[in-house]
Amino acid sequence: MKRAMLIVNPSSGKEEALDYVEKIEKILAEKSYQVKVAQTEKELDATKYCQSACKDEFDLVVSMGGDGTLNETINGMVDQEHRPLLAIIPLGTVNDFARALNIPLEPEEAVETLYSDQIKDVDIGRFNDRYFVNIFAVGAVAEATYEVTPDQKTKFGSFAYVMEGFKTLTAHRSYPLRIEHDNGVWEGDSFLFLAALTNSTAGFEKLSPEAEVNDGVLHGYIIKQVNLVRMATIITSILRGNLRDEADVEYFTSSKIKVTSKEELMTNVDGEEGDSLPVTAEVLPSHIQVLVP
Ligand SMILES: Nc1ncnc2c1ncn2[C@@H]1O[C@H](COP(=O)(O)OP(=O)(O)OP(=O)(O)O)[C@@H](O)[C@H]1O
Repeated sequence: MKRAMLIVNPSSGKEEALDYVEKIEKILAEKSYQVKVAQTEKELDATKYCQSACKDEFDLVVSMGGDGTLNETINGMVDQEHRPLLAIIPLGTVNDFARALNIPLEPEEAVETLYSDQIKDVDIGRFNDRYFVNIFAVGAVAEATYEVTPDQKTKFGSFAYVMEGFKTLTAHRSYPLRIEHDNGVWEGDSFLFLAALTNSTAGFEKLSPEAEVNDGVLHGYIIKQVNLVRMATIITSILRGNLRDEADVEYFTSSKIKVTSKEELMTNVDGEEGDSLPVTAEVLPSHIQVLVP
């Protein structure tokens, strides 16, 4: 008999994860799975549960929560020898990774994915000694995300970050960055550096349209120092999906990226606070398998 672990965060999003447990147990029983339910209570529980699912050679892990829960779950399997198939029931506020994989954002519909036999290989990013699935950012916006209140987030979703980010962008100066990638080195003043693994990041489905979940590279966008008027056009191109074509944006792809600065600078990794510079990021190509519709 196959074995599945449900990693459930009852506090995610609208606090409805537990409502779907029974239905999922039923579907998985039909598919001959023996199901274990692991309910998270605090930070890193999802990582711990997923690690034990890997060690016990479970066949499937279902992440039932938001991007935070998913990220913790993935961090629990990335460096394990046996990595179970991953299914995602998006129950958070943003759910970037589910968007990138075309997993329905309605939990009712996402549950149906468990009937699917479609499996997709997905790249994972390593960022110093942790892992990420969507994006890391260096600069003013990266710092701005910590100023978003849970209330704003619930009300505006990812847009809260954007508003907060643009507020800071216009108030802050740029930073001296040195960015090493597969084809060279960029050095200069930048407002923001983004490196994306998928096309759906920070709730924008068009921020990095050229990124595919299994293309084996990071997509880097260096937004150079510009005045306010130019910044407005850059923001427009982020919304339109042609950021890479902007004159003040340097675009590149790379399997490995190293970012350093003369200044103390924070980073943001998949929406959470990351290490301050220097950082090294690298792609682990097609490292996990995800169940998709
Ligand atoms: N029972 C719990 N009560 C409160 N917090 C929890 C519990 N279990 C886990 N957590 C923490 O909640 C964090 C946030 O969860 P998650 O990202 O799934 O939800 P969210 O913040 O509502 O969604 P999103 O990230 O999409 O906004 C997790 O990273 C985890 O550390």
